[in-house]
Amino acid sequence: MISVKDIKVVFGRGTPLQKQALNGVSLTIEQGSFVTVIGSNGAGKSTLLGVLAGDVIPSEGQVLIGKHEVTRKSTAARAGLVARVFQDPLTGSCGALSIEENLALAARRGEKRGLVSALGSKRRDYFKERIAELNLGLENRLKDRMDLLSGGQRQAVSLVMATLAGSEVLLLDEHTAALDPGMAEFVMNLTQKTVAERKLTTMMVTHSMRQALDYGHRTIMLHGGEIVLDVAGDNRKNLQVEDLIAMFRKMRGQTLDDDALLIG
Ligand SMILES: Nc1ncnc2c1ncn2[C@@H]1O[C@H](COP(=O)(O)OP(=O)(O)OP(=O)(O)O)[C@@H](O)[C@H]1O
Repeated sequence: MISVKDIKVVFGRGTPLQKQALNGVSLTIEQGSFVTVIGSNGAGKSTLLGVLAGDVIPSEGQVLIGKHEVTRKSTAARAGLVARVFQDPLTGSCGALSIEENLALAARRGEKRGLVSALGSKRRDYFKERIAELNLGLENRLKDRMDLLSGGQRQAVSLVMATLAGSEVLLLDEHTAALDPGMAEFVMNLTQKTVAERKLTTMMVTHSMRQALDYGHRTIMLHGGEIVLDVAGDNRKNLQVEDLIAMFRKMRGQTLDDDALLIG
């Protein structure tokens, strides 16, 4: 379960560049619920994920993950509670380490022990099994450096990594945006399966209105650091991509340059 109460974030306070990125965001997400997050550039989407991950400490408000009050806890201190997959496949894993070393590090998130004890033969077998489930043939390449993988392969491995420490919250920050359409679909199907099997409480930021409505149980739209739309159930089922685009237009007070970007 995630609960954020009246979160405010101000960047560059007292400077000419001062920016209120979140302006009183409150949200409760039940355990196992999958929420898609949309909003135009600068709406506050990544800041909200940052507040949950611990990269951004809010100036006001409270963040609960499960029973844990984590508002002022560092990223490292909440590493065992929250896993995150980024847009850039190079972020979130270490290119110079092998696939299995990355998996070992991910399994130890939130713990203090080192890599050596993390790679016993039982662990190796388990990692091999988990990677084989991807059906990408990567189980035979566990000793390959992570940076030899394609972007899509790397995102698939990142999703496996996100599940290894037993975190109950999964944050996805446009994690398919840099992939070709085929690989994006593969990673989205894997995401859906992972979230459902492990009952992960999930927030996925996307610029694709199609994805926002096709995946998950609930959709929120941010604008100017506030939640301006929060739909689930039948209200969401009845929403079309065109409806969301119309809302974007209304919020921005202008015509979108390229609707195709949002529909894709
Ligand atoms: N570290 C920072 N320092 C200063 N300003 C920041 C910082 N991070 C974000 N901002 C500003 O806060 C606002 C919200 O940014 P955020 O990245 O959360 O938006 P977003 O909805 O994720 O946008 P995008 O879709 O472009 O990724 C923007 O105006 C941004 O420029």
